[in-house]
Amino acid sequence: MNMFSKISGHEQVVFCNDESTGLKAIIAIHSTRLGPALGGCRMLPYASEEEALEDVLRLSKGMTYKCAAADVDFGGGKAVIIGDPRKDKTPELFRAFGQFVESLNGRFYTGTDMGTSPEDFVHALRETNCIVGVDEVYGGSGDSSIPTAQGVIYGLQATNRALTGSDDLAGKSYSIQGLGKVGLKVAERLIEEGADLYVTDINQQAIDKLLTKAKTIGAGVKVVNKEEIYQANADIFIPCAMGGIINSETIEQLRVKAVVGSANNQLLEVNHGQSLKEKGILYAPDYIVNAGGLIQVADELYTPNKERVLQKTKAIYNSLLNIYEDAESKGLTTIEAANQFCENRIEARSRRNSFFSHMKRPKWAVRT
Ligand SMILES: NC(=O)C1=CN([C@@H]2O[C@H](COP(=O)(O)OP(=O)(O)OC[C@H]3O[C@@H](n4cnc5c(N)ncnc54)[C@H](O)[C@@H]3O)[C@@H](O)[C@H]2O)C=CC1
Ligand SMILES: O=C(O)CCC(=O)C(=O)O
Repeated sequence: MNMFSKISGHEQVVFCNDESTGLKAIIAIHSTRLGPALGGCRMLPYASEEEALEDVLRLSKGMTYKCAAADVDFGGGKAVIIGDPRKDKTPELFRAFGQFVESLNGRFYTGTDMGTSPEDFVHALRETNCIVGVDEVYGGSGDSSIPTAQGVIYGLQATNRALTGSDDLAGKSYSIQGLGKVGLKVAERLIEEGADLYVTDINQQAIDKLLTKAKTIGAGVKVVNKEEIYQANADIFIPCAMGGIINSETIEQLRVKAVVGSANNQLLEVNHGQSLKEKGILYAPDYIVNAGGLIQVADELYTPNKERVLQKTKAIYNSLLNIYEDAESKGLTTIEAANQFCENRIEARSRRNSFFSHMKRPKWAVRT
């Protein structure tokens, strides 16, 4: 494999191998032009090392755009740990991971993502200060899926406005893929508002949690299997599980008017944005909609404050409407308009900061 062409566009990729704990991790720093790289750490039993590398490269690039769009002074990075989160986690493994993060000397900050929890990072925090999103008792900002879910709700309101002229969430139907930390919170809010839902999850416990709540308020929730979710006759599809789910096969099946969800990297390829547009489906770029968690962990710079985070998360509503308008007026897809907006912002700002180094920006001690 030609490694440098593979990582083209990224500043740095670090392979972390600690034989005593079994840690195999990859940290990808896509860009530090706006500040040190920030992004969560996934733990998944990847089928191959190539698949893990592919995932971390795509995710870290997405973080650069997400940071630019959310207007936070961080750049894009991400980490993946190759392993089964149900079997392979140990405190030592996360401490070893923390030591590798520390070795980057402030160029990379990290926290939870799929397969990892704030508790895991309490172990990493013993080795490095470059950890965000742990619980309040450890000096962090706590559960970042709360602002992420709130951001999805703002995204849904903005999309309803674009489609119907009204923000109203009620009286509409939504199909939700994944009822985990984010999806469940979004689903609960929607049924409280009087919406009808189609939902799916591969974990029955997650479905049961929603059904219990739905029963108490008499809400309409239809559970479908994981393949049927794409054909649900809903107004808006809300992907809150894995990436790559918008592709030629699923676009064919979609009957919704819009796609607005938290999952990272929803489009398998950027040209699937064009296919959605051709089918008349409005696409809310994922990294605009799901920035609430990032906004919260980035806000730890100023010591955690939930009220301020929710205020900042509100900006997702206007950002999304601006992107819809920009795309319409320039004849672009919404993902092209969002990417263009972010690239212009990075270019304009990075004239002051071509790359991050700890010596140059010493204020970046998130937790002192
Ligand atoms: N938690 C956060 O603050 C943020 C999350 N995201 C993204 O949002 C998505 C969801 O994140 P979380 O809720 O935190 O993850 P999670 O791991 O808590 O929930 C994911 C849910 O999806 C379900 N699932 C997995 N495969 C499925 C399938 N094939 N069909 C249906 N359901 C399936 C899982 O059983 C689980 O309940 C991920 O892509 C994540 O990267 C993005 C930004 C921030
Ligand atoms: O939660 C974090 O640590 C940073 C945010 C992030 O990784 C994401 O938005 O995907």
